[in-house]
Amino acid sequence: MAYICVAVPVPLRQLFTYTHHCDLAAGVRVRVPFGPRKLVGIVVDEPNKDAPEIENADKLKAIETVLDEAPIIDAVLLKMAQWLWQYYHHAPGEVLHTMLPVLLRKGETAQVLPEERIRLTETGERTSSDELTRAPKQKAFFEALQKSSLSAQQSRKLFGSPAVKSIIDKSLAEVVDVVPEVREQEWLSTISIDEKPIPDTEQSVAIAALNQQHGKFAVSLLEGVTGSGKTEVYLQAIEPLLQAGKQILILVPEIGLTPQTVSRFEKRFSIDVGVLHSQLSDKARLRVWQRAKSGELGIVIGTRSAIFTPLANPGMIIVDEEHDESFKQQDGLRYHARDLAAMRAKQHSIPLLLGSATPALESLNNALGGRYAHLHLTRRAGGAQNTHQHLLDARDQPLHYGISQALLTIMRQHINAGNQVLVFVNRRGYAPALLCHHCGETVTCKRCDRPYTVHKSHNRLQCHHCAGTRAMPRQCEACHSSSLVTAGTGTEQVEDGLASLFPDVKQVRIDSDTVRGKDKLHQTLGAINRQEYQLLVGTQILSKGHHFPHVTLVAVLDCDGALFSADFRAPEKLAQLVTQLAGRAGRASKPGEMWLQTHNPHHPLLQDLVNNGYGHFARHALIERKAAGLPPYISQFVVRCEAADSALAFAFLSGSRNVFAASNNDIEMSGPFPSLIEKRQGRFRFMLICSHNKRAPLHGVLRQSLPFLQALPQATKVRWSVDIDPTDFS
Ligand SMILES: Nc1ncnc2c1ncn2[C@@H]1O[C@H](COP(=O)(O)OP(=O)(O)OP(=O)(O)O)[C@@H](O)[C@H]1O
Ligand SMILES: [Zn+2]
Repeated sequence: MAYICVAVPVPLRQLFTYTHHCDLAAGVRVRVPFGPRKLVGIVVDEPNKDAPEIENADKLKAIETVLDEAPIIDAVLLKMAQWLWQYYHHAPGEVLHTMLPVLLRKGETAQVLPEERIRLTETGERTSSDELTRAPKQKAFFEALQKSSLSAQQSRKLFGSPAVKSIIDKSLAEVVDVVPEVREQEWLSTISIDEKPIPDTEQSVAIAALNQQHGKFAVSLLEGVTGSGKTEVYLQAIEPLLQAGKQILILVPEIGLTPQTVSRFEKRFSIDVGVLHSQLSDKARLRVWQRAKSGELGIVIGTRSAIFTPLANPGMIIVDEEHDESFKQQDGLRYHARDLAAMRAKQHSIPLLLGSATPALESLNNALGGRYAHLHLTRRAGGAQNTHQHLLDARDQPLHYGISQALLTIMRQHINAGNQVLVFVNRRGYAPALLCHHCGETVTCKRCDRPYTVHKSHNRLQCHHCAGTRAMPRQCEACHSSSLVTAGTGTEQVEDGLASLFPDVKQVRIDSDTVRGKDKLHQTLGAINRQEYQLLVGTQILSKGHHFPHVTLVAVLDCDGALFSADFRAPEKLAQLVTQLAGRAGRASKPGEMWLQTHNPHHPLLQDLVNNGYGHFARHALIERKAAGLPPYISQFVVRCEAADSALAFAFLSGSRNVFAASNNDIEMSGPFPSLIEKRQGRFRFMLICSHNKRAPLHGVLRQSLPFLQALPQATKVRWSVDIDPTDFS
């Protein structure tokens, strides 16, 4: 009889012991009884500290089924799982489940299943393609089959369903179920290097530095201004690795994963690229996971959770736009994919490359402190010039739909010159509030205590915190006056306004209301680059990594709110946003400019950004963070708590504070205080921030205290969670 340690997917910070007639390898899935349920757990090596004494062995339950013959999680990923549950103080079973594709979590087989392939029949073998000259599509398909069988799905995609059906109906070919062969390093048979630009001096230096790092753990920060050719550096740096049969894992932000990004890698190397994003079907996700694991894919590109993709022959990990907030998971297991990438690269002894025009202060600090290699691209590639940035004083200016006359004039000049203008608005919808002109009362969402956003296209109000909607009221609920007016400007209103101000100009609005789904965004981006529109109005979506060769003016309407935020990261986020927005202009041969309209033209942050650029701002911001004792110079965690009864949530965090203080009175604590969004969906939200200048004691306190937090009288009546290295205080 063997005692097997299993991570079971339940929200408990412990492992469980089961019995089995023989020992099992770590990384194998097992189905186990857990209370009245049967759950899919994963065998781990960790000696089970919470295991009952072996005298109680007769009380242990037995493993019901072993689901895998061989481990489906390799040693490096298991080690990463262990690090995750220790570092983030999270339940081990949930950590391992987060790391697996959904189908494997559910206990489906990890084996590659047969897929439909089309091959020639005996008749087909004896037939000449000349007989099909009158049907060119069928002929092409038939000739392809003469070379080798093809997957049914791919055949339909390449030659069209009618042609495929005709060939099958003529009994020239048949559909058979075949288990695809595993061909490790399959890409080596097709790889060829497409035409590529000659790297400039700075790019060459970066590529040469990266070439020195093969087979070693090293982290590099590639700090390159927008349009400086960072992607070109990635392409040339991974070339020798791919040719040596090594796999490359590339993480990109949610919105950055467009077909353009993927095709740039496919086109350069003529190889199949594995793509992982949130909208993929479970089946497709599992297939990429399998192909990466067996070493069939040379390149895998994905969003945050792609960091868990198994790799047979890893060569390098790249995190593009490494500052992007989407790399931090904001619920459940709140991991940061950039930190995990470093941890994973170290385990594999491979290099990690972080790239951004606006590096996160954490990364920049590591680079400046010599822990990361620091690579620079200071000029735009291919002769494009840097964007000129200007502030536009909006004080006392009459505003038309939120836009000053001066800005309208500049916009007209760019449009008349045959160029495109990008207008950034920080809110979607028509207006961020509806208020009573008579008594001043605002129409608010009762569940969140926040003003509703007016959405004119649906003629409804929507709460942007809980997504709740309601009909547009006819009169004020407080005074019954019928004169309700909108306050502030959102994308919808700017779009309306520009349509009347520039009636001759074609415009497109891009926000999460107009581009749902990756395909719609892709189509719109394509139409923009074909110059079907001259005016682009949109939110943050427009700032992320897109290449707009015809945009020469970026107009930023209003970001003054962020200048006075209580969040210490707000200036960093604003500086990144503004710099990335500016980076969309003048990316090709035509010079570009950005105008930022503000009521605070003398604000030091805006002045610094516009005059000295992000690099200067960021180095200065680091000095301020150090002086103020803020991350990255100290470590933090936050305990969040929410409840319908605010006193209960507050009491839980006060109790937590006492527990921490009793454990170590060196820990600095602030709170409990209300979160930036105090109420959401009818629940009051509070937090307690804990800091220390050293990570180890801080984590030690948390480890010791968690059982006591769980035992607090309110613990089961509130929702609470711990966030390590928090980045978002909303
Ligand atoms: N050495 C080079 N010579 C000529 N053109 C280049 C060179 N390097 C890059 N380019 C071109 O310059 C443009 C910008 O390059 P790239 O997309 O790699 O920049 P980036 O730094 O990744 O951009 P961003 O971060 O702003 O999205 C592309 O069209 C690219 O093909
Ligand atoms: Zn709401």
